[in-house]
Amino acid sequence: MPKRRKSSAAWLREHFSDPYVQRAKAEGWRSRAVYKLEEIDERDRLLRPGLHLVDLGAAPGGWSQYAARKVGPEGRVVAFDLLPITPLPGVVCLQGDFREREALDAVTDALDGRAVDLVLSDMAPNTSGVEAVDQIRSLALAEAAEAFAIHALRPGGDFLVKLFQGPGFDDFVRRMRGHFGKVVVRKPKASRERSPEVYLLARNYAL
Ligand SMILES: C[S@@+](CC[C@H](N)C(=O)[O-])C[C@H]1O[C@@H](n2cnc3c(N)ncnc32)[C@H](O)[C@@H]1O
Repeated sequence: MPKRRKSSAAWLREHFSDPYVQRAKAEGWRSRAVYKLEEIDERDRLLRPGLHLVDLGAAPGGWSQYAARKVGPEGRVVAFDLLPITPLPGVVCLQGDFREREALDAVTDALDGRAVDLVLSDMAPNTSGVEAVDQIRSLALAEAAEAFAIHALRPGGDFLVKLFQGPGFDDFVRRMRGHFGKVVVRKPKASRERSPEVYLLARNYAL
């Protein structure tokens, strides 16, 4: 039998009683996801003033909000999502499906053709309720982000991508090790224990 996820009602109950959701609301962040990026950033020193970065799967905008504060006025944040993103100071917000060719063109235009220092991808599929299906969809999104990172990063640049553990995961990590100087797996505290998601941090892109 395929493994099924929680019902919508159970998910909503869990969501609203989640301490990270409550904290994000109190602190003015757009999503609880911000605490995942914050933890990785504090541990790995990922974001710094002046960086040019792309945030894929950015809605509602917690990561972009955090990134824009860290890179400051000399930096640039381009946020991309299937869903509209309410405008954020210091962030160029774009909408579309990242698996389509036009998405690449729109992001490349927003960067004025400049190579980027960092690609973030928190893209996640709409959950089907069937873990194996969600895992395959998550891998396809991670692969689209990987193709973009390889196309857009400057040598020495970094890539942080969400991935569900399961078939294809080890191959993905192996490929990353071929392109980047260092690859580590992170599971931040704000990432639910039962969720198969982890973050792959690939540093020092080598052409
Ligand atoms: C977990 S949410 C991202 C949360 C975000 N990092 C934040 O801090 O607010 C995942 C996002 O991936 C987006 N997404 C899924 N498939 C996509 C695709 N094909 N192209 C662009 N965005 C996609 C979803 O619309 C969703 O907003």
